[in-house]
Amino acid sequence: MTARALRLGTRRSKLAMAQSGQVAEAVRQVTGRAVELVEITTYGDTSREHLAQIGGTGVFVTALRDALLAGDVDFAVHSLKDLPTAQPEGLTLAAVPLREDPRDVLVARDALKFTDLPRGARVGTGSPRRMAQLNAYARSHGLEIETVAIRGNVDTRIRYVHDGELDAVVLAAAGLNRIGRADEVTDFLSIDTVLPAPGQGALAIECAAGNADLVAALGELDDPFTRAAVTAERSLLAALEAGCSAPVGALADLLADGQIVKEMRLRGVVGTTDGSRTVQLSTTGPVPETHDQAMTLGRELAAEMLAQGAAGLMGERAH
Ligand SMILES: NCc1[nH]cc(CCC(=O)O)c1CC(=O)O
Repeated sequence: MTARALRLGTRRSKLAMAQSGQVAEAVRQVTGRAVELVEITTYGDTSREHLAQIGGTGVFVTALRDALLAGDVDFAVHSLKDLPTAQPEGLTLAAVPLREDPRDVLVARDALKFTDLPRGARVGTGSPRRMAQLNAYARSHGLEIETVAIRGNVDTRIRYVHDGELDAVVLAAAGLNRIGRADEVTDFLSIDTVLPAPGQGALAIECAAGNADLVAALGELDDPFTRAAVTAERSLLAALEAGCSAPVGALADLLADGQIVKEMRLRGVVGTTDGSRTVQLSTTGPVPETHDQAMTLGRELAAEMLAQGAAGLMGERAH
């Protein structure tokens, strides 16, 4: 008897469909099973309000998780950066596949680079994290830009630039790559200028914790280094007690000596959205071999950042 198709619950957005389609293909290959996409509409897809106003973290995730818990679908694919740091009872992250490019990028008119933006340039982003870091860089480098709060899917954001309403928008490289619009990028923002959101560029494949066979099968797609890195980043975020719309950037990467991986480095930043104050620190440690070790790396950096006043910089919301 052939096993029935695995049902992959997905949002309808172009980005969600692209990443679900890519994971579906990978799951077909490792399991030999058919995978069927089941579209699920979330409140976040229909609401026109700002994310921050409708409750911050995880609004896009809830409907998918409800479908998983109800047994309507077998697994779901999330952008890891959009996942709340608390793992709900009954569900598990069966795999965190190899991370895409974690950087933020600029999509600007006239192929402009960030540092060549003219005085008064209007730069769109819905993210307090991006605003804080773009404005902090601008202040310290004599750039005069105006960050403008925008919302909408990736296509909508790029259209602001093509329509001439904004000079540039800032987006994640990974999202553009996944929907096949990487050619729109006019500048890759250095990690030293803008730290990405915790988990940016990574996906999470989630299923019922009790379905041991499926957990094991999906686990074939796990990349342990990506998982350790995003675990440390999300631990930092959680220990700062900040949500996904908070102005927190974090990136963990591996420090290698030639081919030999030596250590994991974790960098973190928080700042006020106007960029007037930031706390940015980094730490290095042995490459985590367990979940707890990765969590500890994040918690320790968070403690140092809090000791330097990080908490006082996170009260703001985008508007
Ligand atoms: N907040 C929206 C969102 N969630 C995930 C991505 C794509 C990047 C990723 O998977 O990390 C994006 C778009 C963006 O930030 O430009």
